[in-house]
Amino acid sequence: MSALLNVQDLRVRFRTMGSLKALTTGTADPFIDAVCGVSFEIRKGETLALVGESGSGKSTIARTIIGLQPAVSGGIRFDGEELIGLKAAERKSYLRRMTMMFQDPVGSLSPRLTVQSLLIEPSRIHGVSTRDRGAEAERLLRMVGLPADFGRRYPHQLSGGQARRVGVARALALNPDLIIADEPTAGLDVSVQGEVLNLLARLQDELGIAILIITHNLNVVRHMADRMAIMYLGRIVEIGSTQDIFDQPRHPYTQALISANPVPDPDAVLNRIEIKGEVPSMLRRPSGCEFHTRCQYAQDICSRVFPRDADSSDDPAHSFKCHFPLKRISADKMEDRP
Ligand SMILES: Nc1ncnc2c1ncn2[C@@H]1O[C@H](COP(=O)(O)OP(=O)(O)OP(=O)(O)O)[C@@H](O)[C@H]1O
Repeated sequence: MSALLNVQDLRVRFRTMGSLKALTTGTADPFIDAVCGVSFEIRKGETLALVGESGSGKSTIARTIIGLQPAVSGGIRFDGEELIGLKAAERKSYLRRMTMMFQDPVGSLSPRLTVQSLLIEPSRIHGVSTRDRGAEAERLLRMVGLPADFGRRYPHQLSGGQARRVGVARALALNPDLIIADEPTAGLDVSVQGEVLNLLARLQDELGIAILIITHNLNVVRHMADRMAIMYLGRIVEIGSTQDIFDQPRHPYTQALISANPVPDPDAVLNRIEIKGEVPSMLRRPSGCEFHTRCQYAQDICSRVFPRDADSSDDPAHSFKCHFPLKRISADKMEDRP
């Protein structure tokens, strides 16, 4: 399958609040590098999850892909076309083909517009004519399993799950090739979370849409994603197929995240690995491997030398940045693993 989206060595930098003071006193770096050389691709119809703790740079990557945030350097190719450097008007035709579902389902919908107007808005913004607005809104509502009369409601009259469905319907308005879903289940009850994820999975199957899911919820990842990328301090520290990473995490950070994730199986043996300490500030990045300050396996070299990307000998698509990756266990020995 060919790549629909190819992100290469992407870097995004923010000026910090204290930057003026820092510039005059020379006390600290006035910038933070929120995204540091991130590369990944998403193939047509595939789901990739970007996973990581709060502040690891996930949303910044999404906002940069859709042009809300400039990149310092790197590339974002969509269907073979480099988007960075394109003029806004040229970029617009590509942006039609990727839509973003924002984190806050009700807050991201304008409170003064009816659901029908909200569903027609993307077509209006992109100059796509819709002869019968009512019929178009009904079509989109039907796709997400909501009755036609929801078109007359306002966002505050929707439950959390209904607002998410409207968000999905709105994302579908322009027949996108890629949906970027930022925490698609945040704030929803577990049963409603399942409904929203099933809806996304069904639409993906039917329409062949690729999805970039941004989340810190590993159950969402396990349920939805073909591949996953784990982020720490603005870098991808491990990327590979979801199944492989859950079965055989190679980076100690991934291992700890997975071990801390509540598993639905009551018989599962929980060997929870605590990650010590706090996430370091992006203003004061640790030297060498940036995870070494919290890593239970860290050795001397880890604090001195930045680890290069390594990959699994039997799967080059599974790569990780670690001097001492966890050992791969052969399939027949997996059952004996503690
Ligand atoms: N507009 C901004 N100005 C300055 N710093 C910012 C801005 N937006 C994000 N940051 C910083 O960039 C870093 C990455 O933030 P980002 O929101 O991308 O992380 P995230 O992984 O999506 O977190 P969350 O899961 O909480 O949304 C954080 O340190 C954040 O404080």
